[in-house]
Amino acid sequence: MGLMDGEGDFGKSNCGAIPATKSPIGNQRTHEAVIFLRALLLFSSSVIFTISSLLSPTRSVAYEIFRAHDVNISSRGAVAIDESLMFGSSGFIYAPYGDYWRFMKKIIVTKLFRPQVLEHSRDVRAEELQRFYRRILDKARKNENIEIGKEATMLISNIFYRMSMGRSFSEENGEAERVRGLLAESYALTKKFFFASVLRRPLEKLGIPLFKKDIMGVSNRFNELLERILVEHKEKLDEEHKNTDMMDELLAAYRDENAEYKITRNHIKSLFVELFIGGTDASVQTTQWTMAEIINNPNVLERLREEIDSVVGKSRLIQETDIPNLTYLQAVVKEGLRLHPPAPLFVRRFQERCEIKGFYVPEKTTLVVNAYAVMRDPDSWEDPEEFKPERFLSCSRSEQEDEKEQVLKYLPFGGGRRACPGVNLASIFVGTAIGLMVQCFDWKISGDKVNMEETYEGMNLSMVHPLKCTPIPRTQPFS
Ligand code: HEM
Repeated sequence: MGLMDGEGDFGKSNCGAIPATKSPIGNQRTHEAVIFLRALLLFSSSVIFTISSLLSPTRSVAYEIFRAHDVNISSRGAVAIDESLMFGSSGFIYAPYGDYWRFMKKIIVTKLFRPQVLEHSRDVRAEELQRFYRRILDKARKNENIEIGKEATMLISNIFYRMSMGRSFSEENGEAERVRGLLAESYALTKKFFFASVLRRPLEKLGIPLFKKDIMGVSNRFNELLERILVEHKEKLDEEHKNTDMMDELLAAYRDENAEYKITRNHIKSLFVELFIGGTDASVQTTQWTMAEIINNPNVLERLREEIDSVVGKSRLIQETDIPNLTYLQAVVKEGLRLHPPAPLFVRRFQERCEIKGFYVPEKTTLVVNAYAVMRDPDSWEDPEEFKPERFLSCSRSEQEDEKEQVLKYLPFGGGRRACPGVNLASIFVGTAIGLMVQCFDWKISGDKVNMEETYEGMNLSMVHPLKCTPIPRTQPFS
């Protein structure tokens, strides 16, 4: 964990968070400091801020911060481009902890992603999984290789679009192409924007704009698409009076005269843009990394296949309702997320000054949690660099291990109030995609091992060499 100053001159070793003995609480410094929950293993060369001091990188720091300071760190404090649907002031992900965030979080948790609610859209996901299977089978028959990330993007974005809008992308009028193009541009901008938000003040001082023109271009195109879909839904709701998809649920909240918070059309559109971009890419990266680990670890592949063959068999395609019975599959996905968290760093801000482990932290201090490092900490994990899904099987975990401690050393979805609300959906996306690829195909790669070189270009941890492999059918084709 490092403490660093966001306003000091680059390269100087001045201090943002100060040992409490030297600078007691009550000191009015408003320096923006950045706390890392571990040394910056991944991108120390990319960050220009000065690291002033390093503390011991134990999970107890994470434990203390999330236990005692969760409300205090429940805002992100990122920069906003007011009128934009991405990173704008109507967004949810960067919304300050307050009335709007609480209202929207309640809708997300109770109306959009609750397991019982997800059951309603199960058929949509089953159909898209079939289409995913057929696309891979087609490539297998032609002996062509596939890029796992691209196939997973197609699967997950199709599902997400149908769940949110109640219909597929329209392939005829070029809508599908436009949406996929928008997604690709958004990922690229998101990467740049993460650093821009951390480096906001120095960049502004240097007069460097924060990609505003590019962001507004993408935002305007999303706006056009979503406005059309909102109108379609409004007309449908007026006729049928029933909520069948995520857009309907949000429109109902928008029209509710007695709602605790009056949301706007921009709130709805911003949420969709954020969920679409954030949820899809993180799930795609996890699918790709986990599949790469499975290919590199034949013993894991064998055990996973035995489990799937015995629970699901070879006469039907795996379904999401099988996942609760596939404990090893769940452990494999968890281990993939531990070693390759798609969001290895997440940002928060201390709203008020406080003291942590004897260090004085001024108000407005930025906190960057390095989940990647926490999840490879040798003090918390045995053989931390090894891919060992068995560690997540309950019989191999110490009975005495405090559940809370377990939670706070495993942070792929963040922690506390601002933790990811998409966990259930992400587990379905990744679990079914991985399960299907293992159940139905053998995988040929060029060379002996998949190259696991990582790149961290902003928000997401991705593969330098995207995983390409050739599928070989191992089951009779399913209709
Ligand atoms: C494997 C897939 C995913 C991973 C690893 C992941 C990880 C994360 C992380 C680390 C955060 C920040 C948490 C924090 O600050 O403590 C986050 C926030 C968030 N995620 Fe996910 N996510 C995934 C998939 C999804 C999906 C599928 C959705 C929804 C479609 C989603 C929606 C969100 C939202 C809305 C937030 C912001 C929460 C807030 O600020 O209150 N995520 N996610």
